[in-house]
Amino acid sequence: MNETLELLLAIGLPALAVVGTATGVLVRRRGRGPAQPPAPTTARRVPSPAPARDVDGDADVVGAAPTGVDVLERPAPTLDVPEPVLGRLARLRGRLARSGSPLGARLLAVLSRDHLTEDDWDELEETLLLADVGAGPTGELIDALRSRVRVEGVKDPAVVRAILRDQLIELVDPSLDRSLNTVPGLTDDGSRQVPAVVLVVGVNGTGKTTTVGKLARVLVAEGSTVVLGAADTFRAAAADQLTTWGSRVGVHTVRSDRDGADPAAVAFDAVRHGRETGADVVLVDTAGRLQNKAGLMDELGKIRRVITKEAPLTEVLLVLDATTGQNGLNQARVFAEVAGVTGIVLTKLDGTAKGGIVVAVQRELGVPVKLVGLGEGADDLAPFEPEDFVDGLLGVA
Ligand SMILES: Nc1nc2c(ncn2[C@@H]2O[C@H](COP(=O)(O)OP(=O)(O)OP(=O)(O)O)[C@@H](O)[C@H]2O)c(=O)[nH]1
Repeated sequence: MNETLELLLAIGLPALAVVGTATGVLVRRRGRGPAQPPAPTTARRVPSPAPARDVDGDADVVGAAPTGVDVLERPAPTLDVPEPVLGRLARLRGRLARSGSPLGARLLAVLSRDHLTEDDWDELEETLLLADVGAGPTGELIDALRSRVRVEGVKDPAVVRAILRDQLIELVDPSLDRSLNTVPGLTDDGSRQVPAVVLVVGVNGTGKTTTVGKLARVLVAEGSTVVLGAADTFRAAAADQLTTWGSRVGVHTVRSDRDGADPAAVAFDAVRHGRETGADVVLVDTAGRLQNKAGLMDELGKIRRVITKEAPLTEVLLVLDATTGQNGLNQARVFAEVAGVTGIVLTKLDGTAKGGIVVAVQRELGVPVKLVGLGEGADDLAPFEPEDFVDGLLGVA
């Protein structure tokens, strides 16, 4: 990082002024811009600085245009300023509240009846099972609700809501560590930074590439320098899609110019690039694979092995589509075995009334849901927070 800072000082600091003033952290981190260029160059390859290249403050263009001539004619790319991350789920929970007939609303409707009969309790149980909460957790919740309702009564709707809220939060388990391990390390001799590496896996179409793009924005918003690795070499458009996500926030994507290239090689190059440029985090997107396709799953093992030659894998995120319910759970089991999943990203929660999958998947794998996708917008990815999630389920917009 010192090297990069020196370089920036040498070529002038206007880059810091261009990228926006959203937060001090954001600006400071982006000042390390050469670590994450949209163009495939690195800070260390930048030729000796020339004042003309500093005009637009775009460190990427400095590397891409050694003469500096066309830089003066090219407009500075406008970078997005991602939304702040703190409290995102609270801001997005209206999406949950509006998603179909929310689980919480259906539960409240039954619990608010005057005298709860056995049929009512059966209805509650069925509602939970249909929302993919899973048999074990459903039983626990019903037992807890029964005993609290007996003691505290169900006359007052506010009390009913409070009881249900408490019990749902307990079921989602606020004690789990949901932080993403994106903290860079150091080389053995302590002389250089080694990026944190996040591998993103899952079956086709669950939203992996979109999630990598959104996550890059989350990390940029938090002040990290990021490199993307387009190791989905199977779907032709995936690398372009990822490059577009990255370039919107000034993040470089390492990709192959050949369709069907070895994804492990691309992942390796991305991590190496991250190391060379002193990036904080490398996010590696992979091709969608069916959990029953042995070859593809072996390939995932190879990607893991190759990455760890360059840097430790700090997170393996499994992206699950919340609308696929029980099927998602089956996928999760296999991926957890093969890929050593450390966190779940549940996408498309905006499109399902079955939020119970959060509970089921955590129970099944013992791995926490760390992020949730609540729409197709660039900042519609939020760190998972049990209380805000439950409020969404209960229809608190
Ligand atoms: N509504 C909604 N749509 C989402 C969300 N996340 C992703 N999508 C959409 O899901 C579709 C598939 O997303 P991709 O990111 O291309 O999925 P992928 O897993 O990379 O696909 P493959 O590479 O084919 O395996 C896109 O249309 C996304 O916009 C979400 O949280 N909510």
